[in-house]
Amino acid sequence: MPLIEVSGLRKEYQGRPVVDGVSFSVEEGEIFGVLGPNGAGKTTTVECVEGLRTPDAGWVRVAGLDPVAGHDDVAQLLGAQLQESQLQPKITVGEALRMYSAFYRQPADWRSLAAKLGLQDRLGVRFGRLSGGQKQRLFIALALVGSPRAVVLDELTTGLDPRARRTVWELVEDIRASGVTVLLVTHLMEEAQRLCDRVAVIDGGRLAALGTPAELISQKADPTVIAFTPSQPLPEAELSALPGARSVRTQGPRVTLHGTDETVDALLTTLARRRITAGQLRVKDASLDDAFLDLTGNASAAPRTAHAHQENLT
Ligand SMILES: Nc1ncnc2c1ncn2[C@@H]1O[C@H](COP(=O)(O)OP(=O)(O)OP(=O)(O)O)[C@@H](O)[C@H]1O
Repeated sequence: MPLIEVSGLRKEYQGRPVVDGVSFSVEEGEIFGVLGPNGAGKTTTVECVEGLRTPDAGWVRVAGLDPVAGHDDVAQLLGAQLQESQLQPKITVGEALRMYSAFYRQPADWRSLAAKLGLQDRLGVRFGRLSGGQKQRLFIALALVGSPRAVVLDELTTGLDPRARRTVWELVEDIRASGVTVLLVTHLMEEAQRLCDRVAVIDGGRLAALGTPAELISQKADPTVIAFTPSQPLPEAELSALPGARSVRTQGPRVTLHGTDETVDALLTTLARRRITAGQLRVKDASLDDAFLDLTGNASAAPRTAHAHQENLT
């Protein structure tokens, strides 16, 4: 049985549906990503999972429990990341961990949790004096202090510098390795591609895609983009006929070819046979970013296409 199930979820604000028929399930031990543009309905969805909001239609189960009716039991097995405003600036790291551990039936040892998260020498420091990365590590510790089976982490690394972000990513991987299921809300595609086993993409309140990052990339984006400047002109028809080639575009002397690994191999063979050199050859694998841009934007204010995004290769 999945640990978290969301079925036909609908939530309206002032009669306007902001989540509309969203369904997915999260298996025990996964890192499951909820992705989508700003205002897509991600936070509303996970707040329904946490029992903080009541669905207008559809249902949610966490370990078989209704998060609204069974709020106290669900709170014991689902750790949630606090928002910054929920902690007093004057509370120390140690006080916060001790206080929150008292809410749970089977709390973790908060001192060793603090050590695992690199906060052991911050225990006496006030929350308001922590760096952004330290605050996020404290929020992770507070989400884990009740020894939950699953944690909800909502835009955990927004605003962190690249090094702090990587540290937090490693901590999220450690959480999964310890057997805790992670429901991760993010709009950072690099984060989702690195961490998530599966993702749900929400756009305009509806489910736009569900699958592993690799599945979404292969379904939605051209897997490989090849750009080069040939030393002599090449007939477009010959390039279009290369195995796996999906499209060819020539802009002045520059050629951009969308295809697969097979296309790259065949292109190199063709170029060698014709004794043509490929100037400024660039080969890029499609990323979840490309798939995301292809999948979303129908409902958002600023649509962009995967091809428009890939043009920066040329
Ligand atoms: N309490 C509320 N009352 C009215 N509208 C709300 C409320 N909370 C959220 N909304 C609206 O619902 C929509 C979805 O919001 P939500 O926070 O779930 O999106 P999100 O995908 O998490 O966005 P972001 O990435 O910007 O955080 C938005 O248009 C938002 O303005």
